[in-house]
Amino acid sequence: MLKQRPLVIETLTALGLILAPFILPHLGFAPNTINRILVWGLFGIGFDILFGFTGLLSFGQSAFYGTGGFVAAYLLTQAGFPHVVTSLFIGMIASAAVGYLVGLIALRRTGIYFAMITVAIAEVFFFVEFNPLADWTGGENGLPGVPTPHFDLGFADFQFNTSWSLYVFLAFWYFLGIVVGLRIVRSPVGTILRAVRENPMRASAVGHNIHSYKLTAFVIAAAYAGFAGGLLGVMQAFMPPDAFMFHTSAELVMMTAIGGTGTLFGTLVGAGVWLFLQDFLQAALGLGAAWKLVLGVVFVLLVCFLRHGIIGGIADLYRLAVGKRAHREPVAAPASALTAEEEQEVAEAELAKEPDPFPMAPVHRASDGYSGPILQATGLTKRYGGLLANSKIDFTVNHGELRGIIGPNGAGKSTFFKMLTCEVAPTSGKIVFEGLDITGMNVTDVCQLGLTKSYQVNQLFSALTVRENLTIAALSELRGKFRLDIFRSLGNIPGLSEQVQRTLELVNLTTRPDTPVSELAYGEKRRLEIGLALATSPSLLLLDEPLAGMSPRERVETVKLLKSISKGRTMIIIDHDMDALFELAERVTVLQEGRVLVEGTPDEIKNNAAVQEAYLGGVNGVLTA
Ligand SMILES: Nc1ncnc2c1ncn2[C@@H]1O[C@H](COP(=O)(O)OP(=O)(O)OP(=O)(O)O)[C@@H](O)[C@H]1O
Repeated sequence: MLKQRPLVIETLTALGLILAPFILPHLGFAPNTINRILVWGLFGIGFDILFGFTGLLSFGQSAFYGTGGFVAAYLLTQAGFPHVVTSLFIGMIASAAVGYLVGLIALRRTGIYFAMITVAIAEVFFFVEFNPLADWTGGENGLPGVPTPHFDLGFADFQFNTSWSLYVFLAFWYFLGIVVGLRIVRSPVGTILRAVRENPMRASAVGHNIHSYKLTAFVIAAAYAGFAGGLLGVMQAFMPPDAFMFHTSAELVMMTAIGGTGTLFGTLVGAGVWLFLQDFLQAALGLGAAWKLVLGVVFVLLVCFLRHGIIGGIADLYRLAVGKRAHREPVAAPASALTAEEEQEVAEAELAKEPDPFPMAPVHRASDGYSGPILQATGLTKRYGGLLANSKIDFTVNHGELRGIIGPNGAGKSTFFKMLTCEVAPTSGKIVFEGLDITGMNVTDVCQLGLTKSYQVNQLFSALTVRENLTIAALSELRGKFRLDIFRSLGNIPGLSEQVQRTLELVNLTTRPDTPVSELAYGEKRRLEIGLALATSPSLLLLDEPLAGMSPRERVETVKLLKSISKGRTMIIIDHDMDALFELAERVTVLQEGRVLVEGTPDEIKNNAAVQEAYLGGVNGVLTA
């Protein structure tokens, strides 16, 4: 993960680029090889934003590399356009535009289908370049005669026509590419791209339009590819047709995998290894065509033994060396001879002795004084084939209310929540939230309106820290569902750090902000799950089994936490822990077999004969009074 350390990485990159021509030739790198590495490196910055940061594996980047390269080369060789740099930018814009159109199609699918569409589209581009457009692109001959850049400043004419002068030209663009890339991945957009990679479903559920963000990453990658393609023609004084070929895309993927994803530098490092080995195996060892075989074996070994690539391997070694590796072995809980009820009592007694981290809210608020309904569902029905999961549910919740929902397993509680948050569309019925008919809307828009939920099974951004998780959720409230602020720093978003801090306090995770989610205890993960929903500042918060899977002590703590966060909020809680729910909620709705069985105060529900019957006949045990 790139930390927010402005200018450290940029300075090191500049130093590396300055020193490279003095060091690399002594290691056996030819000047032309170093230049090719830079072009691949620039190509790879955009690809890493797409693959490493957003999790979208494209095998079609050659389409954009070729488009940018051939547009620039055509302008410079056929159209008589004299300005090299302007041509490079025109090629880049053409690639970005093509990337936008291709992205609209390819991003309709995910995973392997997305990857396959990109392969198919790249093949179409290759065919078009070789056949219908051969008069413009030179077909299999490519476009020779691409001029080298020169800048006449009046007092001096800078020519970039030797290998090392071209190195200066390419290094300048690579450096600029890294500076821009770092700005992008450190921006709110970069943060949301990581959220899309980690858990696209939750990213959209906390209010981000993930399709637009994926398209943004796709266009950025195409733009980088287009500019790098133009540089390839300039570097070689010839635009080769193989820029459009599938093996270009495949090499890009392999180089990035070798170097390491999610760092922006992976392709540069991977290209260094790849091209060095290629030269070494072919020329020094005289392997001829067999070099590909050896390189293939090296690739497999590197990917198998360095799962995060060379950069990831070096980072792991560094952490080991400085002893920062955060190995937190899970501490086994001592075996207990107590029953669950006894454990709960002990936990309650222990907690009563401790200072209360959550100022207590009144357990039951008066149900009068509400300012009308915040949510009304009428006739809500969900049918899965022959199964009626929810049937004609009428349900109203008022502003400021804390409603509980109980029901035996399979009663349709989660399905009901999914319909309320528009995760699944009802078969029939209507949902009105804050006076607006939201039936048929999507989960992102509904979250933006102020209605969201925490999930029964944790839906977190596992590779990210607690703070990053909450930042992702808070960004949706502060920036809306989509904003193209790719050069804005996270620190420049008013209210963001305060909102994250507030949420950390609400869910009692202030001591763990920089801990990766994967290292949290289960109870902490459950609290973060609630925190993700809270950080979007919902006006109606739904909690689906917030106490599920918790130890007795964690349950007691979480009930206190729920009381605390319910202050000034409207909440609906589903849970099987009826003692907790009766303590928390002022009204309870009981679902059975997809229908509302009864609704009332906790006391009314406890004493209701139909509810007793439903539970005594079910698997959930006896209702406690
Ligand atoms: N996507 C789906 N496709 C088909 N059937 C489904 C689907 N989701 C839920 N169901 C069915 O709908 C019924 C209600 O499920 P739901 O998860 O809403 O119940 P629940 O009350 O939340 O149960 P639990 O307390 O066990 O979580 C169940 O019979 C379930 O198998």
